[in-house]
Amino acid sequence: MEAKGETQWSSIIVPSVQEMVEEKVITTVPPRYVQSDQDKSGVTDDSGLIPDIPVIDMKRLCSSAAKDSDYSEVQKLDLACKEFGFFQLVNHGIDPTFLDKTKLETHDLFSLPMEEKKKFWQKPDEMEGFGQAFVLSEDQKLDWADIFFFTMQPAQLRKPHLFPKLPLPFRDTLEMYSAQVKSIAKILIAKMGEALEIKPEEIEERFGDDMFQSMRMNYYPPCPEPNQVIGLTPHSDAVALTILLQVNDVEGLQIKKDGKWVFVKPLPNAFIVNVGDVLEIITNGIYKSIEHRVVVNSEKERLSFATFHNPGLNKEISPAKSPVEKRKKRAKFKSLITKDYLKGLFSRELYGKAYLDAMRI
Ligand SMILES: O=C(O)CCC(=O)C(=O)O
Ligand SMILES: [Fe+2]
Repeated sequence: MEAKGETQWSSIIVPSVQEMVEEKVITTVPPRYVQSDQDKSGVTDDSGLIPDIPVIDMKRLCSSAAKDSDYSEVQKLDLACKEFGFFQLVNHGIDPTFLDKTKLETHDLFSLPMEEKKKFWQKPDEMEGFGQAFVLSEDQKLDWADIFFFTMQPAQLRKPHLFPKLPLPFRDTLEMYSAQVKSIAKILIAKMGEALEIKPEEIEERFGDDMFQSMRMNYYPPCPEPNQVIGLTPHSDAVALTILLQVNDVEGLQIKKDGKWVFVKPLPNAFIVNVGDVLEIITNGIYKSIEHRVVVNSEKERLSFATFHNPGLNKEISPAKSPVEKRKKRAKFKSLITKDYLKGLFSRELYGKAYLDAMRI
């Protein structure tokens, strides 16, 4: 059993945006949410200006190898991680009916009456539950969203008042979803390792059974002045690998590609997968995490569900030996134990790739 307090991160408690919007008709955005300094425009990847976001076929990936002579799915994955840090995953094997159930029940969670949701609200000095993350001061600008964030794996790190108290059948759904997504993450990371000739032991050492998995459900209410706010601040994910499910079909996610904000158009039943800062560190910068953000609209709510994967809390986050030694390169990033890395992460505001930059040597 891990020592208590290893996941005791915190974020200042803020009002629920969903409640604010549902309680009364608001026509202007309260000052704390005004972030009009950022350009909210975005292009679509079929605009011709930007190459299409890569699509990886999981079935093909599992039966292909890095050394295949033709352009194999592993090589395609490798290129996607080097050039985009971001791809859509199809044929991943999760039953679409089960995915629909997961989406529906995620929506139901945010539709619970406020008295019910309060039981799952963040408490002082904690970050898990409903609320916001990365809020460190009372005058900090806030995102136009509510989140539900919690630790899922290893199971002994779950907060007793959160996951175990969620309504059934959602709890069972999440348990199954967690296991399936974790096994996809493991396969993807193993295939990335194969492409980069990282020894399988080095991958297994970091992403073994103690792999740390957390979940973040995002609810972005409609906003009367969408250009004044941001749904989710530009950031890269400070984890190894994120598997993202778009819960409803409302557009809003944008990635930064060649200096432009590009809308992601999810394929039906696909996952959106992105390389996080921790994989950028482990690959010594060969794979890149990508900045992304969420814009909101005035018409319709938007929901998404991100599952984050990281090495075990007591494992080291550091450049793997193979990419450093084989390529005769120096390590470009510091080494840090995962729990210390996460403690550092949650003690700062979210700001682009600033935390990864702080890890550079
Ligand atoms: O809402 C989305 O599509 C993106 C969510 C996201 O980037 C995150 O939770 O880190
Ligand atoms: Fe993200």
